[in-house]
Amino acid sequence: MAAIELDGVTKRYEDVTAVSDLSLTVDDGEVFGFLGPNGAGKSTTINILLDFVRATEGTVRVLGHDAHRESVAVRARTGVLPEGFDVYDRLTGRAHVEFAMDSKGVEGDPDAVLRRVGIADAADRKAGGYSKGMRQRLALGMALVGDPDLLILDEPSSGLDPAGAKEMREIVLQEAERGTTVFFSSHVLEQVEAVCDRVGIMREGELVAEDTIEGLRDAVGTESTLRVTTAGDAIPDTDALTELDGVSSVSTDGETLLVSCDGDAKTAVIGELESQGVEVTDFETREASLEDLFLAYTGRGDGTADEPEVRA
Ligand SMILES: Nc1ncnc2c1ncn2[C@@H]1O[C@H](COP(=O)(O)OP(=O)(O)OP(=O)(O)O)[C@@H](O)[C@H]1O
Repeated sequence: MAAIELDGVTKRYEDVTAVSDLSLTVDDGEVFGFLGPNGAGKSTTINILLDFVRATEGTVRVLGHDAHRESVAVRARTGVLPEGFDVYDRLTGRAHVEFAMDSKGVEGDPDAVLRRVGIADAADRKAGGYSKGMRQRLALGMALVGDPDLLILDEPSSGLDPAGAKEMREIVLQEAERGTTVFFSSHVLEQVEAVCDRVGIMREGELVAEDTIEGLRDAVGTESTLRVTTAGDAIPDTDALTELDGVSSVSTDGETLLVSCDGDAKTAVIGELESQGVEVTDFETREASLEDLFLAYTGRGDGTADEPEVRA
């Protein structure tokens, strides 16, 4: 069974289409990273899953239930860490977890939950005095109450220091071991890279990529960009360069040549230019990374990468 099934989901506000024709399936037990820059439509999608926002068009099923008509059944089996979670200043950490247990109608040891998220020492302190990271841990603890089948985490690492972000990833992995489906959003690829089976990348309301991290890596491949600065009158024969083994494309920009090629084709490229009598004054290479790919998809690259320059 799929834990989440979105089919042709669109959410329009008066003058903004927050989500546009989104179809996405997350399998049971999968850890799915939902990525995209600010305003891409991640929170809107999450709110649609939880029926806090109603889709303008499309169908949404969560844990086998219709997200709108059977939202109570969905929420009973779902743990949520909402974006911008606010604590009740005057309640202790333990009281927060007790509150979450009451609302879910489950029994349990609040201190065990607080231990799990690393704030057991602060159980008796008022949450108003908690740091941002402690609040985030508390929110995660509340989401874990009742051993949900689906965990929805909206930007779970925000406010966490590196150690906290690592613990968050460990908890996600432990939950996944238990068979929980985890759907979490982030605008930082590296936070989801370590834990996700698959990622979806949103941009301006549309899903622009959906793949495994492996698949994304394959799309990046071992390609790198070789930037060569030339001088003198000899005009490089770009066709001859393109024919070299491992070279996939060559473009020129004034005296600069941009060559996309395998890492090991660089020497051949420089050699070919020299044999053409082209003077090479400088060259540098840049390895493509997953982050480059993410930036290419989300259009936050160097300003020229509107569309990914990869064969996904
Ligand atoms: N209630 C609303 N009324 C009007 N426009 C809205 C509303 N909620 C969201 N939007 C718009 O929909 C778009 C998507 O917003 P959304 O909050 O889903 O993005 P996001 O990917 O979660 O961003 P962030 O990373 O900043 O949280 C934005 O342009 C936002 O301004």
